[in-house]
Amino acid sequence: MNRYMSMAFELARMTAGQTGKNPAVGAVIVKEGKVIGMGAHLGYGKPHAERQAIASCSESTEGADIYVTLEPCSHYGKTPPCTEAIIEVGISRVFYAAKDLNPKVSGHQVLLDSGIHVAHTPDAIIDRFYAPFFKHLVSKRPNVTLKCATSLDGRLALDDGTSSWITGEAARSDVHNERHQHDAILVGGGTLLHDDPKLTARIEGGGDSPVPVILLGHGELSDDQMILRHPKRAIIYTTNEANLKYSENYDIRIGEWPLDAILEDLYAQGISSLFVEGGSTILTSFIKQQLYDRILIYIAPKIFGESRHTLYKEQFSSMEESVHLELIDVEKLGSDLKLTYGKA
Ligand SMILES: NC(=O)C1=CN([C@@H]2O[C@H](COP(=O)(O)OP(=O)(O)OC[C@H]3O[C@@H](n4cnc5c(N)ncnc54)[C@H](OP(=O)(O)O)[C@@H]3O)[C@@H](O)[C@H]2O)C=CC1
Ligand SMILES: Nc1c(N[C@@H]2O[C@H](COP(=O)(O)O)[C@@H](O)[C@H]2O)[nH]c(=O)[nH]c1=O
Ligand SMILES: [Zn+2]
Repeated sequence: MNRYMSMAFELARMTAGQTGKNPAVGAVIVKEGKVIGMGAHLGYGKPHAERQAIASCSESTEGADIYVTLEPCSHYGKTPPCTEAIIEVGISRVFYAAKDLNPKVSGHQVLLDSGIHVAHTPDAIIDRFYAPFFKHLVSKRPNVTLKCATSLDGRLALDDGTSSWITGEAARSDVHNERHQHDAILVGGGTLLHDDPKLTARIEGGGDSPVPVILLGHGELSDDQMILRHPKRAIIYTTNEANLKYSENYDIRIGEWPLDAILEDLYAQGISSLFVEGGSTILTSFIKQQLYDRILIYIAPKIFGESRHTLYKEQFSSMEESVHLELIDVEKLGSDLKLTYGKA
């Protein structure tokens, strides 16, 4: 990898996890062999890496080169297009590593059309870094993260359903950061009726709450549930027609919906990442049907003893049949552990 691209990638790596639903991107501006500016996308809704790098420049960018880890955007989203900024400040060459697989307008083409030299310089490590971000384009369903908080003996609640709180503050604030990074959050009817969760992303400086999705089954909605106050309109899959009286408040989907059809339906509504927060009946369904990409387990140093609330409620008759995962990361959050798994 070119050393300027390597520097841009370091900026992207250092900001991974803080950009919400956006990809982490780094950019470096070079003129006559000297780095004159650098920048990264520091948070959801904030300026993109290219604009940060341009703003940081110590001298004129006329005739400079820019190295960016991802193809510059050329559409109006939460911020104006980076291609416009690059053209305006007279940068003459653009090198980018990963292709934007879902561009509304090709940034590469827009830059070329304005007479700028553009080079796509792919790199396997950078492609791997962005792979989860683009995975849904191939699978045609949202990227699914299953999450649960458990005791040391793997229980999601006491047998009577009590589960607040299992994990400590640091782990719970990490969960809010994860929620902020997903388009939608899903829980089952058991959880809605027992916990009455808020399902918002409560992080310092705001947080973009994911769309709540409830697999309600036969359960009934009521006027006093917290999701009624959620900033986004919830989507409710239910077999109970009595819930239609809440059609003004929620998108109510009546009928028997298999999980894969639900994922397809959510994807069609523009949801490309889904955070599944339980309970154990729901998590069991997702695991059994292999409809997940990542599993996050937050383990608290508590022992709950006998309880039916486990991560997976069914039995296996052999070791081979059991679910095998790959451990991707281990993190200590206060007195709790965060374990990140992928499929083996
Ligand atoms: N520690 C943790 O991380 C968490 C703990 N919890 C705890 O878990 C408990 C609730 O869990 P649980 O009782 O298992 O309920 P769930 O929240 O898992 O909801 C299960 C219900 O969802 C409905 N449902 C609809 N579609 C599906 C589907 N495809 N697969 C499975 N269920 C579907 C069913 O309703 P029907 O039977 O009517 O058809 C089912 O009974 C609470 O005590 C809560 O506190 C909850 C979340 C996280
Ligand atoms: N008890 C428990 C969790 N429980 C999850 O959080 C939901 C409550 O969300 P909210 O109302 O938005 O705060 C609850 O319904 C369940 O899905 N999560 C954790 O990280 N640690 C915990 O100890
Ligand atoms: Zn941009």
